[in-house]
Amino acid sequence: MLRLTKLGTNVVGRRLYSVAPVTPVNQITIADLFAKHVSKQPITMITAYDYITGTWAQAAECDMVLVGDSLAMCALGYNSTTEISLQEFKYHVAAVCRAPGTAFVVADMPFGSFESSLEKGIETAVSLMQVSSKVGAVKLEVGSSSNPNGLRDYSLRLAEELCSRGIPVVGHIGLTPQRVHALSGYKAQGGADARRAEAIHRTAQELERVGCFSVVLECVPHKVSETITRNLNIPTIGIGAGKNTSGQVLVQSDLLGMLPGKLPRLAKQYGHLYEDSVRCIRTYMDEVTTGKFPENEKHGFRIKETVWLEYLAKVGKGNGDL
Ligand SMILES: Nc1nc(=O)c2c([nH]1)NC[C@@H]1CN(c3ccc(C(=O)N[C@@H](CCC(=O)O)C(=O)O)cc3)CN21
Ligand SMILES: CC(C)C(=O)C(=O)O
Ligand SMILES: [Mg+2]
Repeated sequence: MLRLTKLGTNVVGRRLYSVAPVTPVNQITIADLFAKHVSKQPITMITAYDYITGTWAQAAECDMVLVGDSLAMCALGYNSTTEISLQEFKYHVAAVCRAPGTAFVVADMPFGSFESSLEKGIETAVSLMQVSSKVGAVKLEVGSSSNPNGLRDYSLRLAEELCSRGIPVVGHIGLTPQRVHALSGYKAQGGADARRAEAIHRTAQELERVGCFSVVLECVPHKVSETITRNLNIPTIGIGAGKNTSGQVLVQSDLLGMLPGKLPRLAKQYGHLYEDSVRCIRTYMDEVTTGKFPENEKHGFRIKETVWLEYLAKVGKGNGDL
């Protein structure tokens, strides 16, 4: 963001300005999000995958925009979020960040971009923050061991390392889609086993302890997410976690009905962009076929009469029927 400062006028009366970069002061900050949380106003978050969906989310004035790795499935047609590369993902982060607006932007840490070492994870997080000054935080899927004596989850350690380096982190627990195989499918978590529910709860507390400023709870029973929310100071953002979290997040393509097919139970469809789009494209095709579109006067361009005559004299009118 640039600010023009008026410096005066030069000898020929032209106004002079200095162009100074300023911090994007009107972006929503972590402090703003906390203020909402403390005053019990629900925080709104939605995913965005490109410049168009970013512009829509920003125009709606969502508090937070998540460049979610669900874009692998919802914008790129992959079968799983594990298939997208960091390079592909960053291209989308950059596009979303070009959309104007004040939302707090969070970028997912994609599968394969952080697991091999803490160093690699730190490098990935730094590189995501460097895609744009608009990226305010990264989000990291974190596992919950149901064995209280088990190894501390690697992602929890990485979350701690990132926070200690001043990189804001949103933890993501419950159904963590990057671990779909470890979890034996896209299933709700913690509803069938008290140890598992406790493990998710403890992981949320650990994430707060290591410095995460928020936690996403995906597909956990609403009674568990409510209890977790009451036991934390940081805001929880739910998806399939009931109404008593500090905020909600939804996949934009689900919300708007951009694709055909059944939505996961956790989603609500507010629009029918898929049907609307196909209908619009069909109407366009019909109009081209019937000659209704384009209209020469409305969508075309004129040629000056003298130029037209001169041009005709050069090429002749032609006798083809097209
Ligand atoms: N379109 C879409 N929306 C999402 O929210 C989403 C994605 N894709 N892809 C990445 C992850 C995967 N997510 C998913 C995927 C499937 C279910 C699902 O099928 N759930 C079952 C309930 C499972 C159970 O019985 O515990 C369902 O009936 O919807 C849930 C979340 C959430 N994310
Ligand atoms: C569903 C949200 C939480 C997410 O991680 C994503 O969209 O990738
Ligand atoms: Mg994700």
